[in-house]
Amino acid sequence: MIHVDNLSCGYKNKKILKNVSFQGESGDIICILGPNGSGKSTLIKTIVGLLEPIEGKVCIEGENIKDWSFNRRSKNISYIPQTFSSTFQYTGLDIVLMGRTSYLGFGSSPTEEDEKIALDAMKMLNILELKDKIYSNMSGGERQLVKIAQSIAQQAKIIVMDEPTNNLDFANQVIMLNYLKECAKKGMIIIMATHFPEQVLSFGTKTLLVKDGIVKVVEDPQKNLKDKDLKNLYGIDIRIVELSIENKTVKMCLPIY
Ligand SMILES: Nc1ncnc2c1ncn2[C@@H]1O[C@H](COP(=O)(O)OP(=O)(O)OP(=O)(O)O)[C@@H](O)[C@H]1O
Repeated sequence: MIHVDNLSCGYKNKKILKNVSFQGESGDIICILGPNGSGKSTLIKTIVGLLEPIEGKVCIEGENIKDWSFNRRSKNISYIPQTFSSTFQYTGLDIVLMGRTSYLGFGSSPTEEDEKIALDAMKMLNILELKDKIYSNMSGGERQLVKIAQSIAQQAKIIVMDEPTNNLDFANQVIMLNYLKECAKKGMIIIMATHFPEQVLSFGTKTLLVKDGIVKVVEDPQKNLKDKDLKNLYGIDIRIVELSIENKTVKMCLPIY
């Protein structure tokens, strides 16, 4: 379980968000929604430990992770940032293998087993052809898929992603979201920032609405996320509509122009 308790976060004592509290349990997909610049990435970076909380704490299984070593954090949380670049000539496989770093002894190289885990992760996302391609020469979407494979190889219990479908084509968005759903079914916790409220309505078990320094938690968004919440968040008229397709009900968000 992850427990974010009364967290305030920001930069050099410039608070961006205050009093953020929520919990994530095994199987949760927690989606963070909010306008540009509202503080989603700041919250994510604080949760994964890249920024120190100004106040409050992040606990995993009841322990404040502030003092955890890099290895311990990596075995528990995998983080996929919005952008990641590398000036080194790493191949796709090298990048995925970096997900295994926390399992390696000091100074030791990845084992055959690590390589198998990395290749399996690439196979799962159908990107084996990227294994020898130089990461810095890849397209934005290819890089994103390689980073997701890295996070699969990391085998952490909590995956934190900053706008994971950025750069992905339509099919890869669906593949990735279905993959996240499978991870949650297996008991992992997913925390992801997104600009697509429909993802929240299809996958989210909980959503965090970030605006004006405040985070509002909406449990069970399929039921409880309403037009007025989206209007308050984005400042435009948005309708949540239901469509029946092949005996399934799908919710979509339509902006009213
Ligand atoms: N390193 C930094 N130092 C100071 N302020 C920062 C820093 N990084 C971000 N900010 C500010 O913090 C605020 C929140 O930024 P953040 O990147 O968290 O927003 P976001 O919701 O993720 O935005 P987007 O949807 O555009 O990615 C913004 O006002 C931004 O300018």
